[in-house]
Amino acid sequence: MSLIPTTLLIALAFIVVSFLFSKALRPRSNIPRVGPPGPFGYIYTVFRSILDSDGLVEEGWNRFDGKPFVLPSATGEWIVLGRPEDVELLRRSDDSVFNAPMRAKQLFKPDIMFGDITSNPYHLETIIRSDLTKALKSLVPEMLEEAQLVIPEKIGILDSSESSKDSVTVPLFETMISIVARVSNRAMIGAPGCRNEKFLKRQVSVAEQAIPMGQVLGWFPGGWRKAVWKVFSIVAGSKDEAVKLLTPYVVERIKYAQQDNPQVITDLLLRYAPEEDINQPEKLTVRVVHLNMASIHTSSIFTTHCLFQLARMSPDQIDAIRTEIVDAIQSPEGGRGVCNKNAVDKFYMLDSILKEVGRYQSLFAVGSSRFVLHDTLLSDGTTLIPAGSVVSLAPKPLHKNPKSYADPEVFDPFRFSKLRTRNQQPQEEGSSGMKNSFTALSNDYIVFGIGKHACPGRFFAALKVKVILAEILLNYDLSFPEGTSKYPKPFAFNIFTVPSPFAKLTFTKRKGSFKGLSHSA
Ligand code: HEM
Repeated sequence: MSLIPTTLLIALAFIVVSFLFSKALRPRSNIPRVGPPGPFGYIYTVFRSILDSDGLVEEGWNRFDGKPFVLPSATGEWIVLGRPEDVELLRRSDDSVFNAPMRAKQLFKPDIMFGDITSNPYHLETIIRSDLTKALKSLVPEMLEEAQLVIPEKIGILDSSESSKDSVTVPLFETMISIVARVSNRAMIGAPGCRNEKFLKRQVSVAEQAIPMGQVLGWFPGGWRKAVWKVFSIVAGSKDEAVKLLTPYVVERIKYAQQDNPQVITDLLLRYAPEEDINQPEKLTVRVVHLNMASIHTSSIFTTHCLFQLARMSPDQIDAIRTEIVDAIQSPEGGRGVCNKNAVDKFYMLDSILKEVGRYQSLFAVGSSRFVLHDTLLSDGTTLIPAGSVVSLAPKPLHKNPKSYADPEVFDPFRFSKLRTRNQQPQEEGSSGMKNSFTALSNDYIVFGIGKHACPGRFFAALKVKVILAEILLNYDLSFPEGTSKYPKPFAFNIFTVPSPFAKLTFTKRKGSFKGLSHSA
């Protein structure tokens, strides 16, 4: 029997087993399930969830009037919560009841795909949570320089080439992935490593495969997963080649590890790496490849959605954004002529568009999922969440809640910048600048998750995406190619939604005297 039908048969068998297992769990709770009743309704819902989890969440939310419900999926059952009080419950909890690391292991299978990186996850902790955020200032000039090199190259409009066109149409998501991968890696490993095209290609495909494969592996019984992954790696390539290509650059950084001013994220990593990993640099490199995976796709999704939205805006709106960027760079409390972190922190309109993209687009049907270790009652005092189940938050009801957002169905690019007080630094705790910034966490905005396990890379991601977007905006006009939709339909797989891989955007070189952003004084 060929591989695909066998895979589907095993998956189907596993789904049926999950159904029987879930039957054993559910009688202990009074939580209803979305989808038609009975075993066939269950199997139908599981298959529907592969391409339309978002629709199922919306259906469940309306049918059960905002109360918790069960979403069966090909990766098991999710108890879906979407009321701010439920977000608060998860936000306050530590891992003793609602456990995030156990759930991340279940969902993404890092140990199968990357080896043992979770028993000592040093690359995910202090480094990203505090050291990286402190080092962001010094990474801005590096990222800007790389953006200036890679954007014209990947879009295909080179100033130096006589044959270069002024206007080019490109598949946007793919182009943004390659740009973001280069800029991210300039921060991660530095130059020239970030320009090794063979490595970048492999890294991007690792990132593309890892999330869906984590979910596909979940269709197989536990004992089969390593073997299935091995077969898949032989057929489609694995992280090993990316690790091999990147290791020489990681080794190069070892001598800089203890310096006072780390230049790249790998330098930070080396400070925490155990001796064993320093002696076997491939082990270190796996961590860099894993971090890249968390970083590249998420940031590319935001960059792409933002550019689609920018292409829909009026020339006056675009002029206002460009003026704000230039003013922030020139202002004495901003960059004083240089595009540094202080200046980027004052790109309020771009920040607002990013936050609105996160609010408006459903980038995941359910998120911030946690494995439940003990029977727990929800704040209503009656709904039992049984131990062994998985809870998750649905962004749509929270992000489209009219009590939290005026006209929630409208995409308002400046929704959040209008709420901010000018000249207030985003870092000022409790200020309107802080609360309405892209990276702020709240119970009605869960793009970066919540509580103890909220995304620690969000400050790095926001800075990187804003640097790329500012560089594009100041150099190019954006438009949709003739005859194409101005709202390209995103593509959904299991719980995640990505921008359409086929949608294109036209970049036209701006005429005039603009010479590019300065990254040094
Ligand atoms: C726009 C880009 C990004 C988005 C939308 C995003 C979103 C998320 C979300 C939703 C979570 C789960 C939070 C939860 O469970 O409550 C998460 C976790 C995480 N993210 Fe991000 N992320 C982004 C960029 C990055 C980058 C650039 C890095 C690394 C440099 C990163 C590293 C991580 C790590 C390490 C975790 C796990 C945290 C933990 O479990 O304690 N992310 N991210």
